[in-house]
Amino acid sequence: MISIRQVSKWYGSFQVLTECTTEIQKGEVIVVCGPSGSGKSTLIKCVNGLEPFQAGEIMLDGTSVGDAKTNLSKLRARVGMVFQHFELFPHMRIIDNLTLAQIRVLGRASEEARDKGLKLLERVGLKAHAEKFPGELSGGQQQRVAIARALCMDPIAMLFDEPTSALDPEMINEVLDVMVELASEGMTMMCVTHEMGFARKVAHRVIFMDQGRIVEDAAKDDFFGKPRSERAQLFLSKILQH
Ligand SMILES: Nc1ncnc2c1ncn2[C@@H]1O[C@H](COP(=O)(O)OP(=O)(O)OP(=O)(O)O)[C@@H](O)[C@H]1O
Repeated sequence: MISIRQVSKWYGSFQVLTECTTEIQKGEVIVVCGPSGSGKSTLIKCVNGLEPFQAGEIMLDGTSVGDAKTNLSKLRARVGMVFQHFELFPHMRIIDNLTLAQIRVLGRASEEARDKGLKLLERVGLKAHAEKFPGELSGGQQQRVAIARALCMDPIAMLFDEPTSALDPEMINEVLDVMVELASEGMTMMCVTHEMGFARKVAHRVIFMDQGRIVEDAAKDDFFGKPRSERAQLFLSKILQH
Protein backbone atom coordinates (compact mmCIF):
# COMPACT_ATOMS: atom_id res chain seq x y z
CA MET A 1 0.00 0.00 0.00
CA ILE A 2 2.76 2.48 1.01
CA SER A 3 6.28 1.75 -0.10
CA ILE A 4 9.14 4.02 1.00
CA ARG A 5 12.45 3.17 -0.65
CA GLN A 6 15.78 4.78 0.11
CA VAL A 7 14.23 8.19 0.68
CA SER A 8 16.63 11.03 1.44
CA LYS A 9 15.82 14.69 1.88
CA TRP A 10 17.84 17.81 2.49
CA TYR A 11 16.94 21.29 3.72
CA GLY A 12 19.79 23.14 2.02
CA SER A 13 22.92 21.39 3.22
CA PHE A 14 21.15 19.78 6.24
CA GLN A 15 20.17 16.19 5.59
CA VAL A 16 16.89 15.61 7.37
CA LEU A 17 16.17 12.09 6.04
CA THR A 18 18.78 9.50 5.15
CA GLU A 19 17.91 6.45 3.04
CA CYS A 20 14.63 5.69 4.78
CA THR A 21 13.07 2.42 3.66
CA THR A 22 9.91 0.65 4.82
CA GLU A 23 6.77 -0.99 3.47
CA ILE A 24 3.27 -0.61 4.89
CA GLN A 25 0.75 -3.24 3.90
CA LYS A 26 -2.97 -2.70 3.52
CA GLY A 27 -4.63 -2.76 6.95
CA GLU A 28 -1.38 -2.29 8.84
CA VAL A 29 -1.02 0.23 11.65
CA ILE A 30 2.48 1.66 11.96
CA VAL A 31 3.59 3.91 14.79
CA VAL A 32 6.55 6.16 14.06
CA CYS A 33 8.40 7.35 17.14
CA GLY A 34 11.76 8.82 18.04
CA PRO A 35 13.34 11.87 19.61
CA SER A 36 12.37 15.41 18.73
CA GLY A 37 13.88 16.49 15.43
CA SER A 38 14.55 12.94 14.21
CA GLY A 39 12.55 13.49 11.01
CA LYS A 40 9.25 11.75 11.83
CA SER A 41 6.97 14.57 10.66
CA THR A 42 9.10 15.16 7.60
CA LEU A 43 8.89 11.50 6.59
CA ILE A 44 5.12 11.34 6.98
CA LYS A 45 4.71 14.58 5.01
CA CYS A 46 6.81 13.13 2.20
CA VAL A 47 4.35 10.23 1.96
CA ASN A 48 1.50 12.41 0.74
CA GLY A 49 3.67 14.85 -1.15
CA LEU A 50 3.40 17.73 1.34
CA GLU A 51 7.22 17.79 1.42
CA PRO A 52 9.38 17.08 -1.62
CA PHE A 53 12.34 14.71 -1.29
CA GLN A 54 15.46 14.57 -3.40
CA ALA A 55 16.32 10.88 -3.53
CA GLY A 56 14.51 7.55 -3.38
CA GLU A 57 10.94 6.65 -4.17
CA ILE A 58 7.59 6.59 -2.41
CA MET A 59 4.76 4.59 -3.95
CA LEU A 60 1.24 5.06 -2.69
CA ASP A 61 -1.13 2.37 -3.86
CA GLY A 62 0.87 2.07 -7.08
CA THR A 63 1.34 5.81 -7.71
CA SER A 64 4.77 7.40 -7.42
CA VAL A 65 4.55 10.39 -5.06
CA GLY A 66 7.77 12.05 -6.21
CA ASP A 67 7.03 11.76 -9.92
CA ALA A 68 6.55 15.22 -11.45
CA LYS A 69 3.71 13.81 -13.58
CA THR A 70 1.71 12.73 -10.51
CA ASN A 71 -1.26 14.93 -9.73
CA LEU A 72 -0.52 15.68 -6.08
CA SER A 73 -3.87 17.16 -5.12
CA LYS A 74 -5.62 14.08 -6.50
CA LEU A 75 -3.21 11.87 -4.61
CA ARG A 76 -3.64 13.81 -1.35
CA ALA A 77 -7.39 13.48 -1.61
CA ARG A 78 -6.93 9.71 -1.31
CA VAL A 79 -4.84 9.85 1.86
CA GLY A 80 -6.28 11.40 4.99
CA MET A 81 -3.89 13.53 6.99
CA VAL A 82 -4.49 14.66 10.56
CA PHE A 83 -2.12 17.19 12.06
CA GLN A 84 -1.20 18.28 15.57
CA HIS A 85 -3.16 21.52 15.12
CA PHE A 86 -6.50 20.58 13.69
CA GLU A 87 -6.35 23.12 10.86
CA LEU A 88 -10.10 23.56 10.58
CA PHE A 89 -11.33 26.72 8.89
CA PRO A 90 -12.34 28.87 11.89
CA HIS A 91 -14.87 30.99 10.00
CA MET A 92 -16.78 27.98 8.67
CA ARG A 93 -19.31 25.85 10.50
CA ILE A 94 -18.22 22.30 11.35
CA ILE A 95 -20.43 20.76 8.66
CA ASP A 96 -19.05 23.17 6.04
CA ASN A 97 -15.51 22.23 7.06
CA LEU A 98 -16.50 18.66 6.28
CA THR A 99 -18.20 19.26 2.95
CA LEU A 100 -15.74 21.71 1.36
CA ALA A 101 -13.19 19.25 -0.03
CA GLN A 102 -15.84 16.68 -0.88
CA ILE A 103 -17.52 19.24 -3.15
CA ARG A 104 -14.41 21.00 -4.49
CA VAL A 105 -12.07 18.04 -4.89
CA LEU A 106 -14.35 15.03 -5.34
CA GLY A 107 -17.13 16.91 -7.12
CA ARG A 108 -19.85 15.57 -4.83
CA ALA A 109 -23.23 17.27 -4.84
CA SER A 110 -23.74 19.39 -1.72
CA GLU A 111 -26.57 17.20 -0.35
CA GLU A 112 -24.49 14.07 -0.72
CA ALA A 113 -21.49 15.79 0.90
CA ARG A 114 -23.66 16.98 3.77
CA ASP A 115 -25.11 13.51 4.36
CA LYS A 116 -21.64 12.03 4.38
CA GLY A 117 -20.39 14.75 6.72
CA LEU A 118 -23.23 14.20 9.18
CA LYS A 119 -22.70 10.44 9.07
CA LEU A 120 -19.04 10.84 9.96
CA LEU A 121 -19.76 13.45 12.63
CA GLU A 122 -22.14 10.94 14.17
CA ARG A 123 -19.43 8.35 14.08
CA VAL A 124 -17.06 10.55 16.12
CA GLY A 125 -19.92 11.51 18.45
CA LEU A 126 -20.29 15.11 17.30
CA LYS A 127 -23.38 15.24 15.11
CA ALA A 128 -25.06 17.66 17.51
CA HIS A 129 -22.25 20.15 16.88
CA ALA A 130 -22.58 20.27 13.09
CA GLU A 131 -23.76 23.88 12.94
CA LYS A 132 -21.21 25.24 15.41
CA PHE A 133 -17.93 26.95 14.60
CA PRO A 134 -14.59 25.30 15.49
CA GLY A 135 -13.89 27.85 18.22
CA GLU A 136 -16.97 26.64 20.11
CA LEU A 137 -15.53 23.13 20.43
CA SER A 138 -12.82 21.79 22.73
CA GLY A 139 -9.45 20.76 21.32
CA GLY A 140 -10.35 17.08 21.52
CA GLN A 141 -13.63 17.68 19.73
CA GLN A 142 -11.90 19.72 17.02
CA GLN A 143 -9.41 16.94 16.47
CA ARG A 144 -12.26 14.42 16.14
CA VAL A 145 -13.81 16.77 13.55
CA ALA A 146 -10.47 16.81 11.72
CA ILE A 147 -10.49 13.00 11.64
CA ALA A 148 -14.09 12.96 10.41
CA ARG A 149 -13.16 15.49 7.72
CA ALA A 150 -10.38 13.23 6.50
CA LEU A 151 -12.70 10.20 6.50
CA CYS A 152 -15.27 12.07 4.37
CA MET A 153 -12.85 11.64 1.46
CA ASP A 154 -12.99 7.82 1.69
CA PRO A 155 -9.22 7.62 2.14
CA ILE A 156 -7.24 4.51 1.29
CA ALA A 157 -4.93 5.27 4.23
CA MET A 158 -4.68 7.73 7.11
CA LEU A 159 -1.58 9.62 8.20
CA PHE A 160 -1.46 11.10 11.69
CA ASP A 161 1.18 13.61 12.73
CA GLU A 162 1.17 13.87 16.53
CA PRO A 163 -2.63 14.18 16.66
CA THR A 164 -2.81 14.36 20.44
CA SER A 165 0.26 16.35 21.38
CA ALA A 166 -1.51 19.73 21.41
CA LEU A 167 -4.37 18.45 23.56
CA ASP A 168 -5.00 18.70 27.27
CA PRO A 169 -4.42 15.31 28.90
CA GLU A 170 -8.08 14.61 29.53
CA MET A 171 -8.87 15.00 25.84
CA ILE A 172 -6.20 12.67 24.54
CA ASN A 173 -8.19 9.49 25.04
CA GLU A 174 -11.25 10.67 23.18
CA VAL A 175 -9.08 11.13 20.08
CA LEU A 176 -7.13 7.91 20.62
CA ASP A 177 -10.42 6.01 20.96
CA VAL A 178 -11.44 7.14 17.47
CA MET A 179 -8.04 6.06 16.15
CA VAL A 180 -8.28 2.68 17.88
CA GLU A 181 -11.69 2.13 16.31
CA LEU A 182 -10.37 3.02 12.87
CA ALA A 183 -7.50 0.60 13.32
CA SER A 184 -9.86 -2.17 14.38
CA GLU A 185 -11.83 -1.63 11.19
CA GLY A 186 -8.71 -2.35 9.14
CA MET A 187 -7.72 1.18 8.11
CA THR A 188 -4.12 1.44 6.91
CA MET A 189 -2.52 3.94 9.29
CA MET A 190 0.86 5.60 9.73
CA CYS A 191 0.93 7.49 13.02
CA VAL A 192 3.64 9.73 14.39
CA THR A 193 2.89 9.69 18.09
CA HIS A 194 4.45 9.58 21.51
CA GLU A 195 1.44 7.66 22.83
CA MET A 196 3.10 4.37 23.56
CA GLY A 197 -0.11 3.01 25.11
CA PHE A 198 -1.75 3.44 21.72
CA ALA A 199 1.24 1.80 20.04
CA ARG A 200 1.10 -1.18 22.38
CA LYS A 201 -2.62 -1.55 21.89
CA VAL A 202 -3.04 -1.26 18.13
CA ALA A 203 0.23 -0.96 16.23
CA HIS A 204 1.39 -3.87 14.14
CA ARG A 205 4.86 -2.40 13.76
CA VAL A 206 6.88 0.38 15.32
CA ILE A 207 9.38 2.46 13.39
CA PHE A 208 11.98 4.23 15.50
CA MET A 209 13.79 7.16 13.93
CA ASP A 210 16.95 8.88 15.02
CA GLN A 211 18.78 11.68 13.20
CA GLY A 212 16.83 11.17 10.00
CA ARG A 213 17.33 7.41 9.80
CA ILE A 214 14.97 4.53 10.43
CA VAL A 215 16.97 2.84 13.16
CA GLU A 216 14.40 0.15 13.97
CA ASP A 217 11.44 -1.22 12.09
CA ALA A 218 10.09 -4.02 14.21
CA ALA A 219 6.96 -5.92 15.14
CA LYS A 220 5.37 -4.21 18.13
CA ASP A 221 6.16 -6.96 20.62
CA ASP A 222 9.78 -7.12 19.51
CA PHE A 223 10.15 -3.37 19.78
CA PHE A 224 8.67 -3.09 23.24
CA GLY A 225 10.16 -6.37 24.40
CA LYS A 226 13.72 -5.62 23.44
CA PRO A 227 14.61 -2.79 21.10
CA ARG A 228 17.83 -3.60 19.28
CA SER A 229 19.52 -0.21 19.35
CA GLU A 230 20.77 1.52 22.45
CA ARG A 231 19.19 4.74 21.22
CA ALA A 232 15.73 3.14 21.13
CA GLN A 233 16.27 1.51 24.54
CA LEU A 234 17.13 4.90 26.00
CA PHE A 235 14.16 6.55 24.29
CA LEU A 236 11.76 3.91 25.59
CA SER A 237 13.13 4.00 29.10
CA LYS A 238 12.60 7.78 29.17
CA ILE A 239 9.18 7.82 27.58
CA LEU A 240 7.81 4.92 29.62
CA GLN A 241 8.78 6.63 32.87
CA HIS A 242 6.06 9.20 32.25
N1 LIG B 1 11.30 23.77 6.72
C1 LIG B 1 12.43 23.39 7.35
N2 LIG B 1 13.61 23.97 7.06
C2 LIG B 1 14.74 23.58 7.67
N3 LIG B 1 14.80 22.61 8.61
C3 LIG B 1 13.66 22.00 8.94
C4 LIG B 1 12.41 22.35 8.34
N4 LIG B 1 11.43 21.56 8.87
C5 LIG B 1 12.05 20.76 9.76
N5 LIG B 1 13.39 21.03 9.80
C6 LIG B 1 14.36 20.32 10.64
O1 LIG B 1 14.34 18.97 10.27
C7 LIG B 1 14.53 18.16 11.43
C8 LIG B 1 13.41 17.15 11.51
O2 LIG B 1 12.19 17.82 11.76
P1 LIG B 1 10.84 17.00 11.97
O3 LIG B 1 9.79 18.00 12.31
O4 LIG B 1 10.60 16.10 10.84
O5 LIG B 1 11.22 16.13 13.25
P2 LIG B 1 10.28 15.34 14.24
O6 LIG B 1 10.98 14.05 14.52
O7 LIG B 1 8.91 15.25 13.70
O8 LIG B 1 10.32 16.24 15.54
P3 LIG B 1 9.20 16.57 16.65
O9 LIG B 1 8.96 15.29 17.41
O10 LIG B 1 9.85 17.60 17.50
O11 LIG B 1 7.99 17.08 15.93
C9 LIG B 1 14.62 19.09 12.61
O12 LIG B 1 15.98 19.27 12.92
C10 LIG B 1 14.00 20.36 12.11
O13 LIG B 1 14.57 21.48 12.75
